[in-house]
Amino acid sequence: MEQALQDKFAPETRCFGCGPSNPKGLHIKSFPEGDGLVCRFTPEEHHEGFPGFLNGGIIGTLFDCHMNWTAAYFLMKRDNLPSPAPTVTAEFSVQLLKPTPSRQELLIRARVVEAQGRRVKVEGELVASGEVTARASGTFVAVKQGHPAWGRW
Ligand SMILES: CCCCC/C=C\C/C=C\C/C=C\C/C=C\CCCC(=O)SCCNC(=O)CCNC(=O)[C@H](O)C(C)(C)COP(=O)(O)OP(=O)(O)OC[C@H]1O[C@@H](n2cnc3c(N)ncnc32)[C@H](O)[C@@H]1OP(=O)(O)O
Repeated sequence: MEQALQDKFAPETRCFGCGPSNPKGLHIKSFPEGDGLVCRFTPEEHHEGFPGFLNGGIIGTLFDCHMNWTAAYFLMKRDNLPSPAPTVTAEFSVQLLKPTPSRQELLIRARVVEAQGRRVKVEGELVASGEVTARASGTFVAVKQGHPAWGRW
């Protein structure tokens, strides 16, 4: 299988949600598919909010990182960059529609819905056994040189 974007472009990073090098992180893996990115994630018991169901903050982190990579990868393609653009989360919101089962593989899909300059809007959905249990949208901004995040991935 093709390498995940995180492993290919940012193997040393320590972001809690997506950094391959964080021993206590979630290690999400994002792959281009169709008009966006997909991520498959199987939670562990310590990610639960109540028995058998996923904690809402963990759901937020899954969306945050996966949508961020969706924006970064979009800008890489659009602007012909050698690697994904260094984007940070400016804002995001999550709708928790139904309890999300935690003892199975989950699918997170995300795609860009609007982009202008350094600012990219992304929407995402979380699917468990074919059912959408949460939706999210967010704005991600590519930072400029001098920003504390610049070069820190
Ligand atoms: C350097 C080489 C790196 C190589 C990288 C290689 C590989 C790595 C690849 C990719 C990495 C990808 C993903 C990484 C994954 C996860 C990272 C973890 C995610 C996080 O955990 S990250 C931490 C939490 N995150 C923050 O810590 C952000 C704090 N914040 C700020 O750092 C600033 O606030 C910032 C930068 C957001 C904006 O500041 P700024 O000065 O750059 O930009 P400015 O204000 O000019 O806005 C420009 C346009 O964004 C719009 N805009 C601004 N803010 C908005 C908001 N809040 N809501 C809606 N729209 C907003 C404006 O309205 C304008 O839009 P318009 O141009 O259309 O008017």
